[in-house]
Amino acid sequence: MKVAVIGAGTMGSGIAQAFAQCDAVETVYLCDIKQEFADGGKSKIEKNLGRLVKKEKMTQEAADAIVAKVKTGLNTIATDPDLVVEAALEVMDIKKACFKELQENIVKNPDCIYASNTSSLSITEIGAGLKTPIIGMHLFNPAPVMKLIEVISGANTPKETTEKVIEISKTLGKTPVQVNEAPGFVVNRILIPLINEGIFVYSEGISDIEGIDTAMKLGCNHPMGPLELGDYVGLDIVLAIMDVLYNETKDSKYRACGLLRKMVRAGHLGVKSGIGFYKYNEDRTKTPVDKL
Ligand SMILES: NC(=O)c1ccc[n+]([C@@H]2O[C@H](COP(=O)([O-])OP(=O)(O)OC[C@H]3O[C@@H](n4cnc5c(N)ncnc54)[C@H](O)[C@@H]3O)[C@@H](O)[C@H]2O)c1
Repeated sequence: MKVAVIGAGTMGSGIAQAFAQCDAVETVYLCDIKQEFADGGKSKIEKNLGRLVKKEKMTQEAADAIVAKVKTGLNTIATDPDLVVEAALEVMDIKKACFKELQENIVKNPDCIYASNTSSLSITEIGAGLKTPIIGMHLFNPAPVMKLIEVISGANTPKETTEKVIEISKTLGKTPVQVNEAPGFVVNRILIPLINEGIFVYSEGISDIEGIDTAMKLGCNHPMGPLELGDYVGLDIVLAIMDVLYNETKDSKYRACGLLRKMVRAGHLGVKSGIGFYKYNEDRTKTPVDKL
């Protein structure tokens, strides 16, 4: 099987790694709007695998073979995939344009399956007007590790596409859960408002950053607190999902916290920008920004 991953950012590089690690996959096209971005995604895969080699969880030979399956370039290299997984920005127009371009001008395989890794956007709307309807294939960060794939059918997704994607998800060693299209699907409908509420709690001065994260870790047995998790997901993604939940439902319980919007406008996006609720230090430690 050949797979094209569109977007080589946090998710795209992880998804490319997950597929490249799978024996049934011979080639992964890792694509972005600039060659250097695609190459950056591949370097991340090499680094991740390098860590596994160092810990003796994988041989150098096996890591090299996985990396060799990943071909980088612009979207135009994806001419013959069996599956496209789009992981570009969480912006409807960008996603629609990507699929249109791929279906009309790039992909030559008429049986190719087109999937989006969107966290919250309507699969039906992304696929509207396309020759081939799309499906949601929602992996979680870090994609090589996290077991869940939400498989989301849009109004026009053929049943056989859903069945094939469930099969592919299992081949990948993941657990697919079938979800009906709805804003945020299952996980983000519950998780993202929780992170947003954590930001409200902080902005109202109820506790400090470490206090909120410690409370939720020890009080609820969560492996990460809401603020560190927000940083990890990317605060721009958290905001985009809150806005989708609010715009789709007009329910005020989904309004994004003002502090979240302000941080995104300032470019304080969390781990990926080096600062969010924590500052990420060179030595891989992190310091809460209210303690700087
Ligand atoms: N971050 C998460 O935890 C997470 C989890 C699940 C799903 N998602 C979803 O995955 C998608 C990607 O999120 P991310 O966190 O990896 O974002 P990111 O910003 O890290 O990466 C997005 C990449 O897409 C590239 N891109 C933009 N337009 C493109 C185009 N037209 N063609 C090809 N590449 C293009 C960008 O240059 C960038 O490298 C979003 O839809 C997001 O909602 C994110």
